[in-house]
Amino acid sequence: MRLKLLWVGKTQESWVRTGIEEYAGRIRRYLPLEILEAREEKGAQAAAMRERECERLAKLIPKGGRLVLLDERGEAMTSPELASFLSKNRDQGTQDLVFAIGGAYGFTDQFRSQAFKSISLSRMTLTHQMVRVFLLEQIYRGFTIINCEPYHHE
Ligand SMILES: C[S@@+](CC[C@H](N)C(=O)[O-])C[C@H]1O[C@@H](n2cnc3c(N)ncnc32)[C@H](O)[C@@H]1O
Repeated sequence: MRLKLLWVGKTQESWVRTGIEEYAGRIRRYLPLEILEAREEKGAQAAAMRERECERLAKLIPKGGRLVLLDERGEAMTSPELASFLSKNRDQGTQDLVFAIGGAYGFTDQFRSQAFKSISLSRMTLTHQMVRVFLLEQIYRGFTIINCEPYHHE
């Protein structure tokens, strides 16, 4: 299985980039991980920005990729539940597990309808930049749980 993380726009803050590099490096000990950035839309109405950004995200999904959205209205999961989702996908032979984080205005309904699953990290709205680090840390935590490594404590 390969992991792909899709998001909108460059990572602005250096301290967020440091977190991304740290956890992406840790995840790559377990499986290939690719991070793909869709161009951020600027200067349009919110609905048009959302629409264009989602079109760009959709183009980055590999054929047959299983799309998982990060969405505050998604399913709340524990870290062991995320670990189990990752291991099930690996064992079922999912080739590309694709996590997508929306831009500042989120996802269109059309893009949402393509998703296999939507995951919420919290009921609060988080910045689309910081979600990158939180998601990567949870995926890393998931692999330490799968491999019974001493990182996650119940
Ligand atoms: C600023 S939020 C977008 C808010 C937008 N109003 C909406 O309703 O989706 C930008 C992106 O960050 C991610 N995000 C923000 N908070 C989240 C949360 N609590 N759980 C999961 N993803 C979240 C989602 O991918 C979202 O599309």
